[in-house]
Amino acid sequence: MRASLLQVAVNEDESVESRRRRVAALVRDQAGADLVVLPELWTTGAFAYEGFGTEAEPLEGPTYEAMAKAASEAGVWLHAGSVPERDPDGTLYNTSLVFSPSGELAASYRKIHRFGFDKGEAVLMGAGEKLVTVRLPDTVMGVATCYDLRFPELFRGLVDAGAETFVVPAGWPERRRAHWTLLARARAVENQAFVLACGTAGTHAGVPQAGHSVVVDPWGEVLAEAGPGEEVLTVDFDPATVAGTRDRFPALKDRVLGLDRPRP
Ligand SMILES: O=C(O)CCC(=O)C(=O)O
Repeated sequence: MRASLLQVAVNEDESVESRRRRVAALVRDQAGADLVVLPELWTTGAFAYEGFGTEAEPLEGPTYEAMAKAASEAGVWLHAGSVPERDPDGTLYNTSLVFSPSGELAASYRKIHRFGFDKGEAVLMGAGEKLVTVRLPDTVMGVATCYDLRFPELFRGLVDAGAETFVVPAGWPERRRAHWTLLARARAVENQAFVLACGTAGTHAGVPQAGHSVVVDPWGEVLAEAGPGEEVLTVDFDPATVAGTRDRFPALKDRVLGLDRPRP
């Protein structure tokens, strides 16, 4: 299976409209890949909080339309990263969109763990409540977004739902790049799954982005890693490695659930 991670540069000197056109062309260029992955909130930037409201779209908004078309023109599965979605009730969500090679929406995922503590996404957006998996021809994809990477129980839930390949769009900041790579490898090893983690490059809202998108195999080995700038990271991997690893080293079968916990 061939995956291309598009580590898009999100800088303020480019308009959202122009970036959307540029990214659609980049997706079209990936014809021949099986899966193309975009980062989190690449239209606005994950730290450009003011843009969440002004650039928010209904689910089937301009980014949806452009990405559905690009997926069908390239004939690829497209995890189109996430957009600031405005629900009809007015609530904003950080929503990922997944398209099939015919341009149909295969799934959407509202980010469950909102980042920012008492500001930014954590106060401006609503929280998703549903785990999402998508069956691709060769693997079952489990989706998570950026800060979700810090919450192993979410990934265990995806494994229980059959996930073999985690796709994690992000807008991870440079200052915590070491965590990004470490957590991507941890989620891969503990769940014996592939991790395809696609971040942004550039600087927006004064926050330099980490870049360094990474693909990790079920043994925790890094198969490919991008540099700091805009880049297309293409990797070939065999999804059957997941079943092989889980058979040869069946640690997931030794999980002990429902342990009594001492009171804090
Ligand atoms: O957890 C982190 O360090 C970064 C998370 C983040 O930037 C996000 O979820 O948008």
